[in-house]
Amino acid sequence: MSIPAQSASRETRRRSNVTFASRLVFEDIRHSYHGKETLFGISLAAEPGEVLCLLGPSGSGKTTLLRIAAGLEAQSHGRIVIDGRDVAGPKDFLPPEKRGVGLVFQDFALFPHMTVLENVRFGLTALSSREAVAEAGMALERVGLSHYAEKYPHALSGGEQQRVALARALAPRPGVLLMDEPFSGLDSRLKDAIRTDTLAILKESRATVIVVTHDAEEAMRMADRIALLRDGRLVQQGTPEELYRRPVNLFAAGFFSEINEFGGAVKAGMVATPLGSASASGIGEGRAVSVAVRLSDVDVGPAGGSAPARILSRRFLGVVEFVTLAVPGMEEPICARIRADRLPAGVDDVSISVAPEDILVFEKAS
Ligand SMILES: Nc1ncnc2c1ncn2[C@@H]1O[C@H](COP(=O)(O)OP(=O)(O)OP(=O)(O)O)[C@@H](O)[C@H]1O
Repeated sequence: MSIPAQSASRETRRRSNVTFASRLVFEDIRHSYHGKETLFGISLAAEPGEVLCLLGPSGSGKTTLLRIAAGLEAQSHGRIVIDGRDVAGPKDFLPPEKRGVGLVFQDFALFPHMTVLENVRFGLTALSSREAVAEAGMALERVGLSHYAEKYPHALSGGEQQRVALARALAPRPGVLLMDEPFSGLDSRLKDAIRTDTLAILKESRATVIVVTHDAEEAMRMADRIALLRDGRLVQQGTPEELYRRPVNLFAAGFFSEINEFGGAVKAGMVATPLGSASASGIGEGRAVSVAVRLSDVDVGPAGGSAPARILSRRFLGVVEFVTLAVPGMEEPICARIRADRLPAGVDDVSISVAPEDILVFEKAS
């Protein structure tokens, strides 16, 4: 796929001026809307220069947490600390413009009656008019859009508007950039290229970045660290690989990939399943457990696996094939995503196997 405008921007944009990255700490943040609790004590830090993704399903509290960091919403308990200074706490509340944070919203929030350059210089109120224009011009160069300075937002594509919003947020050189679902309004074909460009600009600017997304793959692509939220609580934080490989519970496992899910019980420190046995270390003898196996971790072949299975359905999806299988001893069918050329046409009886480390065992919530 060729995306001339985006790819060209990588060559033509100017390297950014360096921002001094800040450390932003959420300390035991609680919050409620009209008496309904939305955040239940979130403690989390964005380290200088890192991209931290707040990830979670709709309604998990990501946007609220971001708005509290920005100063657009006040918490009912806890503190927001930027570089060791309380910007929101029991005694302090700094307005957004005093926090040294930049904001990029889902809808970009550009002013339609202002030119691109005017939009970008909007937040540069501390500078003289000449300096502000020069600084805004540099920010536009950074995102490769100098040639659009005199145009109005409606004349730009979604991706270009997103870059103007990014230039506007970066122009005052914030220590922390807060982005709320910044790619969700974009055409899905352009999203990848725009995301890659944006990440390059963010890394060059060296600001600390907190990005809200509900898309696990987007978080994996962008984040140095991910904080996974559910129903106003922090479920897990860590690098994308840590969250993918060592999910703390069934929810975390299922959020990053499609899983087969079934029950089991611990016997002599192990859980025996029709797909193989797995360690249940740390879980008490006889306890009921939830078992998860990723669809991509089920190997299906004509023979040579560890359990027999019968194919119930096959769907060709291009590179991969989606297969459902009946496995003796299992009440529900098992699903698998396998390489499309793995199984011969017309085969019914197959053999499946799963590596012991890919059988994920979780204690059932009491
Ligand atoms: N202005 C508001 N008034 C009342 N309740 C609200 C308001 N904004 C959000 N909520 C509620 O607070 C909870 C958290 O919402 P929030 O928007 O922070 O979640 P989110 O994870 O960002 O979700 P989404 O991805 O859908 O934006 C939800 O239950 C939501 O319905």
